[in-house]
Amino acid sequence: MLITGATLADGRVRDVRIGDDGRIDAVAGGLGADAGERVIEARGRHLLPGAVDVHVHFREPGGSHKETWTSGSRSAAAGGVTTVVDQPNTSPPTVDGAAFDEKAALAADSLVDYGINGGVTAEWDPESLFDRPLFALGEVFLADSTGDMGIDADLFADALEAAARRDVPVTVHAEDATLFDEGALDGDLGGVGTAATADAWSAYRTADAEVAAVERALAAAADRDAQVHVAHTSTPEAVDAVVEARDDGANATCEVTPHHLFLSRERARSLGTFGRMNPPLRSEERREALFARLAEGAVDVVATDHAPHAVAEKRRGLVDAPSGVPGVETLYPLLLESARTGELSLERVRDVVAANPAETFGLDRKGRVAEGRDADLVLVDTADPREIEAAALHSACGWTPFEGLRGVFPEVTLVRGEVVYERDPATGAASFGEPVGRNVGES
Ligand SMILES: NC(=O)N[C@@H](CC(=O)O)C(=O)O
Ligand SMILES: [Zn+2]
Ligand SMILES: [Zn+2]
Repeated sequence: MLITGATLADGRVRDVRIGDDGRIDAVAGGLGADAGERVIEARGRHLLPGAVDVHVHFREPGGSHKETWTSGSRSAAAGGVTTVVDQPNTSPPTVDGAAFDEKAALAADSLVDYGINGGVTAEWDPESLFDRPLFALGEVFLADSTGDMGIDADLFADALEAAARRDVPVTVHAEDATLFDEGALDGDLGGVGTAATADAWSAYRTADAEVAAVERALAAAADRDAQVHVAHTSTPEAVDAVVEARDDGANATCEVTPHHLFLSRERARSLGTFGRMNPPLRSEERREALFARLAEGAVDVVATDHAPHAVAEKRRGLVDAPSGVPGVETLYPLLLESARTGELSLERVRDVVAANPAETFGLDRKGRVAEGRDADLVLVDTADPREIEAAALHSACGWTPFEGLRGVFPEVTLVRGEVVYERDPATGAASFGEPVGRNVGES
């Protein structure tokens, strides 16, 4: 296949040839089409590396009414995400070899490449788990979230040691439940229904609880020479702590989600209980500071923590609704819209969604439009935003916290040279390819 006249993130206009092995053969000017070669004419559009979303919850096994590998990976493909990494809080939790194998069999339905993380609970079996092609250990829950997999400091230390011995990175959900403000959930929270706001949830799971847990996790990892990736940092203070640890020689990176970048306590009042997630939304002031760190380069990775729940579940009232919001399909679109309006450079967007996550987790075939890399590619008209609406998205959960915001959506998504998603620019009609996804932990 030949893609002609595409603009790359750095502004160069190039032709890109994809070999039969699904890798990029050449990035050059003036490549002529071979006889019988499929040509995609890309003039006026951008060709970007497919996003590597290192934090999704696709819910199988055990939660297929929220999402399946088919629906989740379609949502990924339509959003320009070509590799996803699934988290272990499924049912059964992915804490031993047998659970890993069960999930890997289901992931064969994926349209996009995937990694499978292993989890840590009192019942975990490191021997059989590390025997499998794991992507990373994590997210290791230092406080309870969906799945109630919170663990104590001793078990976390054991997990860091076990992972460091095998050169496996550890991703961590860092909140300290002893610093939550129980009083914030007293009183009238608005009862069942969307009238309740998630603001009390933000008051309950305090910013201090995150910052303290992040600092402790960084120190524990550094003491054991473990590679640590802090998931969904929601505060500028936590990002600064990671930067500081790295300056001190630690192998540490941080991740920020689109919901903490584009939503805040003030902005999300109309979301009701649909705005409840862990860690929760913060003040508009903190959101702006977090976004500034993204723009200036302090944030390593933007990943979604795509955590779909059914509408009926989210309507249960603030205390009983599960935590989490979907996001895999709107990651690239929201950031590309920020690039369109000039808040972020296109290269910065490319780096935080593709190049940096690939590099952080050692995926040397992913994350870049360059010779020899997998042809995981996204073709997009970066000047053509649309309004985000849940009805046009593909997650099985059927809602989005970003309803009404603008996003710049892909036209074509390729995984190792295969078209997995195509949108007719005239009608908007979407079509999907076959499940070609492979486990990136295998190689
Ligand atoms: N973020 C969330 O609020 N929920 C996640 C779990 C998690 O990442 O903590 C989920 O799986 O639902
Ligand atoms: Zn988490
Ligand atoms: Zn998560």
